[in-house]
Amino acid sequence: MYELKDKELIFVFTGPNGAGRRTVAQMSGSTLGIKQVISYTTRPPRLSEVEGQDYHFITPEAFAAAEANTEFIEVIEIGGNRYGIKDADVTDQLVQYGAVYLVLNSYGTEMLKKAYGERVVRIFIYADRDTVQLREQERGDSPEQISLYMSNYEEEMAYRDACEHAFENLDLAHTVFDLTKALDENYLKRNLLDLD
Ligand SMILES: Nc1nc2c(ncn2[C@@H]2O[C@H](COP(=O)(O)OP(=O)(O)O)[C@@H](O)[C@H]2O)c(=O)[nH]1
Ligand SMILES: Nc1ncnc2c1ncn2[C@@H]1O[C@H](COP(=O)(O)OP(=O)(O)O)[C@@H](O)[C@H]1O
Repeated sequence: MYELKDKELIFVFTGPNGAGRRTVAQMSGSTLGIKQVISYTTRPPRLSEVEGQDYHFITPEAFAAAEANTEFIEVIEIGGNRYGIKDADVTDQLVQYGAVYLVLNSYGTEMLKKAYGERVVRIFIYADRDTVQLREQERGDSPEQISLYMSNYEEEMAYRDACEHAFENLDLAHTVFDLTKALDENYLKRNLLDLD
């Protein structure tokens, strides 16, 4: 396995689906200049999603071929769709950028933690059930998707105590400010937030 260097950090955003993980990760990531490692999935893109930006959207056949070639650190099936992160993507981007982030469910986060140990910083983003459900509706998720996500809510919430940081995402601007500050002060030390 690739040996991580001192400054190389992997931030993993986890928590219940609909809590705002992707939104806050993208906002803080762009302020701090850290890049996302994009997952591969067999699920079809939503209308607003772009190949290579949200996910790499690949066919079940291409996914199976990469899996047989042991390219994935971990693979998970959710609602009949498969998801995975490629080891080479993580290591290549770490070498190139020094710090990266991912958005994963608790299973993927745990797998990454096992693979990369102390360089993995787990950031738990959460909101209460009703808020999460409302955001999923507003995001345009189908009733079937929402019921699948909500059936995983308690299990995902139970991962909170294992994480290095936790942020309740109610007011978006506040969450992003607190998160960016915590990552900068504790890890990146770029002193970006000397502003009010
Ligand atoms: N374990 C694992 N989970 C992933 C991966 N990529 C995405 N996920 C998570 O899988 C869950 C299902 O995602 P999906 O239903 O497509 O909703 P999305 O989060 O809005 O894209 C979400 O909680 C994702 O964060 C991955 O490569 N591995
Ligand atoms: N603090 C917030 N207040 C209101 N809406 C939010 C907030 N954070 C995220 N959202 C919205 O909620 C929805 C779910 O956020 P998203 O980042 O897709 O969640 P996740 O990645 O956890 O599934 C999106 O439509 C997003 O724009």
